[in-house]
Amino acid sequence: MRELRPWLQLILRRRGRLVAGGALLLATLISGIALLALSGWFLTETALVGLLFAAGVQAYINLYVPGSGIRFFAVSRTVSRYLERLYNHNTVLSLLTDIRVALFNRLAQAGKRQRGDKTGAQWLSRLTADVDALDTLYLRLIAPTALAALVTLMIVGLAWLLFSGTIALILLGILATAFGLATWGLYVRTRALSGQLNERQEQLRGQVIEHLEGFAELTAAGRTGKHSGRLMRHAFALSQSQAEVDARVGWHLSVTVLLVNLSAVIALWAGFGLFQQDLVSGPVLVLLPIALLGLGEVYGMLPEAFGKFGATLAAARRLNEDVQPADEQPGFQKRPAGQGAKQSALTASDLAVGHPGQSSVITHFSVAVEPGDRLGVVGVSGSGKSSLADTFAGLIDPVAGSLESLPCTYLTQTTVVFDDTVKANLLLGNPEATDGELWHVLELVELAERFSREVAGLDTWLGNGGSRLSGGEARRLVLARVLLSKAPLVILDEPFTGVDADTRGRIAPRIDQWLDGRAVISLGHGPEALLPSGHILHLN
Ligand SMILES: Nc1ncnc2c1ncn2[C@@H]1O[C@H](COP(=O)(O)OP(=O)(O)OP(=O)(O)O)[C@@H](O)[C@H]1O
Repeated sequence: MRELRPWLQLILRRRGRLVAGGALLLATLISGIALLALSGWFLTETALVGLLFAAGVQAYINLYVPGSGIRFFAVSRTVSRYLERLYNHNTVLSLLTDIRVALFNRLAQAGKRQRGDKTGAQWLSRLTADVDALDTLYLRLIAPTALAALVTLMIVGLAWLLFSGTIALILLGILATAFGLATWGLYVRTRALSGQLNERQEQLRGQVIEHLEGFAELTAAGRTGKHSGRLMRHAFALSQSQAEVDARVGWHLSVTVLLVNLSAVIALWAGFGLFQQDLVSGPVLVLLPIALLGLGEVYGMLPEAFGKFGATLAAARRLNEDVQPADEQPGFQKRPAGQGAKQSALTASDLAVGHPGQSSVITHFSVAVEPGDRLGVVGVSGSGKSSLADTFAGLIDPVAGSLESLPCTYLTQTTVVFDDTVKANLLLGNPEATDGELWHVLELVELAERFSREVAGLDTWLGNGGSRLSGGEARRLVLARVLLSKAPLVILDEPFTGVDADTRGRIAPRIDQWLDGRAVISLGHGPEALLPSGHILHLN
């Protein structure tokens, strides 16, 4: 259960709300049980009085007190149920906010390596299915379990008072067995299977996304049928596991309800014995069994939650492992603060660059880049340019050596355009930029005319991943985004991918002039792919 600790601590920050919500749940449950018990008592009382009347015996019955009690509990049950739903759902949404915010904060601090380790489908799963498993922890699991235990003790106490200690202990034994079967027993029987379900669902979701994204390639290769057949087999296996978990939940639910009903029958049977000895009255005799039947409502909620408890624990474990802040990662070393480089924009000495589990791509790399410098880094495909740029930008940590730099802006090799407007995409580079500045950088990369032709201008929507732009246009747009930043160091990895030679020849000198006074490191396959550079390093 250690995996739940950080999330429970988060949930417990809203202690007041949890207690108030629990009290409302208790009020609803007690109203329901009291309504049943009092109605049973009242019906029996009126039936007995009716029999006495029929036998010609004079009898007395107070219709008003129990009648108003029944009305009171009927109303209090409805009102408290309504308030409980309203309040507890609000609580769950607040908890969801807390969990998401905590998660996003941790994710934002996580290193690039950690984020890059997972596919989009896996992150989607973390942020949806795994978070959902945690946000209902209180309402589905903690509150009903605490409530079931509390109300069981109250009813057993009632049995002690109205009937006898022995009967109370027998009822406690049966109810404790039902409680154990619906909670711990079911958890133990489903934890492994249920723990794997989310993971397998996540895998299947990833495979379906991959299938859809690669549909054109699969069709061209004539592999669509085979590929979708494999997906269907995985989906079938998954639904079988789900059915197995559901079957176990079903069994435990039946036995639990059976035991609760058995306790009601035993209470009735024991009550008859006491009635015959004149130790309890007829109406009191039915009160306890009916209250026990009412307990079935809360016991019925437990198996569903405990059948999924294995999945909840697995979700918490995954979130704990995958979304650790970077400085909690084993082996992570904080990069020296930028202020260390007083004069130089970037200084690297004896740097080794690489990826986990692989030998270093670059070793013994030393360079000093001063403000205003233009450094070019060229190398063949796979020589480590992007790994070096990632290391310069602080996205991955050096394997060895030292690195100090001023704050930088970084154009990665991948062109990332968000499904948003031109303006929103550009403002990521500098949220304070004015419309005039946005048009200016668009002019630098020769996109101003393209968007001034659009009716919406800067508010033109760019589509999923910039699908409404050509490859070269998308590249120039992200270049414009980087140009808006005021950072003293600019790192450009393959700045002109997809841009034709003529356009590149016109925009490169303009960009060079725009970045005057700032240090620029550009990386590419050859000098023509770079910004005009004073000094070029070749990677082998
Ligand atoms: N995330 C990663 N995990 C493991 N290895 C990686 C990772 N990224 C790159 N590599 C490996 O590091 C080496 C250098 O890759 P890198 O992308 O830095 O080269 P590059 O010079 O930028 O290549 P290109 O010009 O083709 O973009 C390659 O052998 C690559 O397989």
